[in-house]
Amino acid sequence: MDLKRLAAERAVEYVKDGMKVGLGTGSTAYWAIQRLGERVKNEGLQIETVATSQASEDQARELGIPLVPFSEIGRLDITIDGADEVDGRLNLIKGGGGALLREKIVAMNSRRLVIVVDESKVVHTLGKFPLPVEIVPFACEWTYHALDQMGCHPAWRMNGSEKYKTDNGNYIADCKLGRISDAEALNQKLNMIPGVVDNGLFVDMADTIVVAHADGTIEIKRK
Ligand SMILES: O=C(CO)[C@H](O)[C@H](O)COP(=O)(O)O
Repeated sequence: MDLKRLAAERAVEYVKDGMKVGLGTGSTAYWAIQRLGERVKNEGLQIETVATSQASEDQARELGIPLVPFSEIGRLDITIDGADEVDGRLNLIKGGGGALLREKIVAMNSRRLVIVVDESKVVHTLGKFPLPVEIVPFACEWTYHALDQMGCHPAWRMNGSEKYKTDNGNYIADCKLGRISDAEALNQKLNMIPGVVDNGLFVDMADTIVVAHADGTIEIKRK
């Protein structure tokens, strides 16, 4: 079985009747949303949800999963999302799918953040995966230059010949850092740059990591 699917379906077991649920983004979160859709349809699972991207919102709507406006839902019980890297302290790099800002906002407003990954995402030290930094279009070259000056080795994420645009209308610079020795310090430093909206470091945010291993076993890591 697809390891992403295995991890995602296991995490959906944490969702109970009456919960308010944040829907993640990406090819692993996709399977969590699919499974939630099945449970809503087959078990009559009663949930209210918000999505972290237009793609996940469209998927949920198609499956008949109840979506509620952010202004009405209040604090979430649980969010299930993927990640690009997870370290031993459960810190994350996210944003490979470009939804880092919405994902961070939704995660911050969830009692519990459950991350679903296959074992290839588990690392000793974050940073091999290029760190996405979301940047407002205004004077974006200056913001990019500031990242370059910091030694972040940025590269614009592209969509063909155009800069990739997030659901928020912003750009992403993927930073090839190699090794992030202090994720918390870097997170703060990056977000201090005017023009940076946020970055893909999720420090001390995940409560549970569901890891699917190649032999089909599931490992649950908790804070
Ligand atoms: O952060 C994300 C999207 O912004 C994704 O959760 C992350 O990129 C993992 O993606 P996938 O499950 O497709 O490997």
